[in-house]
Amino acid sequence: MAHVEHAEADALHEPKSFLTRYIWSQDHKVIAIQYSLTAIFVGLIALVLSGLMRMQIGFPGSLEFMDPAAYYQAMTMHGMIMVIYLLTALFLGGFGNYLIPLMVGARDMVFPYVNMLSYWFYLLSVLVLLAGFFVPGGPTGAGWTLYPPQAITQGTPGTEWGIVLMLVSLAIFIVAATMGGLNYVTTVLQARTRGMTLLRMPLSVWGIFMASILALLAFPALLVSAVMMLFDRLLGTSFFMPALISMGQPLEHQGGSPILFQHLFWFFGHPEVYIVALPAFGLVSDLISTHARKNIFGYRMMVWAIVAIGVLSFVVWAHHMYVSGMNPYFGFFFAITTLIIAVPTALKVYNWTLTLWHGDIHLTVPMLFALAFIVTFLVGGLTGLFLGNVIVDIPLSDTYFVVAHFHMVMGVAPILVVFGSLYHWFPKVTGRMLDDRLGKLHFWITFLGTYAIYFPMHYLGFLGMPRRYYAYPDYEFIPASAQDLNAFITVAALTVGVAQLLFLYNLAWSTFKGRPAGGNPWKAASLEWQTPDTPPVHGNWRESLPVVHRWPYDYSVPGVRQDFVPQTVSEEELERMREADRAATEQKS
Ligand code: HEM
Ligand code: HEM
Ligand SMILES: [Cu+2]
Repeated sequence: MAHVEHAEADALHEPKSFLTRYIWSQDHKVIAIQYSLTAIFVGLIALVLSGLMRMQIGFPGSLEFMDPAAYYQAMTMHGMIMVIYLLTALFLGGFGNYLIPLMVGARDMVFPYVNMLSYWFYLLSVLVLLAGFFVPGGPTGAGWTLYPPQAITQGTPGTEWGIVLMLVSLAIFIVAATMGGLNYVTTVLQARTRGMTLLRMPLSVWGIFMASILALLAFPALLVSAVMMLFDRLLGTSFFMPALISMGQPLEHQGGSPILFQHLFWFFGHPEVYIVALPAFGLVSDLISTHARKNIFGYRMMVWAIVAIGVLSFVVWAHHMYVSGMNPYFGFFFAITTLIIAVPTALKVYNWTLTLWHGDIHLTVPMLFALAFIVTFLVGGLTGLFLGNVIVDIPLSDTYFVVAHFHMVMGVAPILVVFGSLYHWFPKVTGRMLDDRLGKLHFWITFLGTYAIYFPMHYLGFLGMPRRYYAYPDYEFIPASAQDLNAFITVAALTVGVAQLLFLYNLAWSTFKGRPAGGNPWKAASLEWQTPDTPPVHGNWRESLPVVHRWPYDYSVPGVRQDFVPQTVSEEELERMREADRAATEQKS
């Protein structure tokens, strides 16, 4: 730990010019902002793509350029960007980078240079991905699951360059995520300040820590499948390609296994959804505790639930393959593991609720988003339970019920946490508050709007409306009224999309004009709010590192007037605070 103990060591990567301060920066806080802004930027592209798709579904034929190929390309890019380039990058590269060193009391990440490289690889992966829009044939339209053989067989949009760029971009992203992940894990294990035991870390750190471990273990499966598919596409190997006749001609491939790809993809893909969910769980726990002025209920249980979910997430992947024709005993096994993982997940929901119980709930903007998350996650988790049962899943698979499930649980719920967390930590990053009235407006439109979008989708799924269809003409079993519902959903989606401009405006305006926040506007107990400077300077803690005496959830402690006790307060100081408060009350009476 010696290397982070002293401020002098930190001077090694001290910025010396504008370029090293803001561009080639090795400061975790600057890298976090770079990651976040890039992720929000690509996220906006994905949002626009979803609006275009919804126009086609709600008002078929209204957009001239939206032919079936364009629809599939929009869908693929939308799904992939949202899951990987927005949410994964934002939670780990954005929040992970900003919060881990501040929350554990370190001066920076353990490997600042690698941390910087991580961002630049991420940016490169984004540029390679977006290049797909400008090459002949356009981006790939294989669906975000990229299943072969169709992903690289003629007839699918983007088989010329799009798929190659997608696979290369993913490989680069994985390099970036690995450099980041190694940093986050090592920093948590090695750079905690004195007194910061593992079980005194905020749940935010626990969630991001576990998600980083999942990323390090799951991404390799995607990396090898991307490389193998690249070989199939460029070198004519047959890892995933069976013998096929395409357009009347036998292809050169033979003997490969498309199902092998599905296993590899979902061995990555299911943990991936928890790479997004675990940081969200962690961050939201801290929001709830702080804004309800109560200690988190069952802290140890919450930590163990995070660990258990992380471990179990590696043995449920084939619930995405119930309809792939696998051995029924496999389906049985994976249904059981899938339902088991619901236990620690439900436990977390109970504990959030019990944290709120008898709390002093402040309905601030971060709290509104946090409460909305609990409800939304519950709804999405419940539909997951349906899908986890093989017999229930088979008729629902590949319908809008699944689209509704995963948007609720992986689209809306984590995005609500992202917003809540941005409103919560923005004052630490900039020293200013985001505007409250705009924030509330943004919250209500986003929250109610997403329910208007996704609730009806479950019903469309029951009607049998298939996912990944560009249009639904002449399907007798889908009643004509489904079209009205689809038009309604589209209007709601566009409203929610436009409402995000409120947030962007708020971000830009408040960065320069927002109300000054002071060091600790929410009166929070965790370490990042106890920095000597706001925003924290390079190295975070001036001469000496903080010393930690307690967990981060000491709110409404009996006997002290101030309703929070920072982690840096020792037992003796707490006793002195109690004495002083007692003396003050006696004097008054
Ligand atoms: C109790 C918890 C959950 C259960 C039992 C569950 C179960 C399932 C099942 C069985 C499917 C496959 C449906 C099909 O394709 O036929 C599925 C799809 C999906 N789930 Fe969940 N899920 C749960 C929670 C989550 C969470 C927390 C997330 C993300 C944060 C998530 C994200 C997804 C995604 C992204 C898909 C669809 C992937 C695709 O085919 O494009 N699920 N879920
Ligand atoms: C207002 C917000 C959003 C709207 C209107 C929207 C809309 C859509 C639409 C229309 C589809 C295509 C459905 C189909 O044809 O099967 C889709 C697919 C998808 N969306 Fe979203 N979406 C939104 C936000 C998100 C977010 C935040 C995520 C983050 C995880 C996400 C992840 C996905 C995924 C993974 C797919 C599947 C792509 C595929 O099937 O290959 N979406 N979305
Ligand atoms: Cu899954």
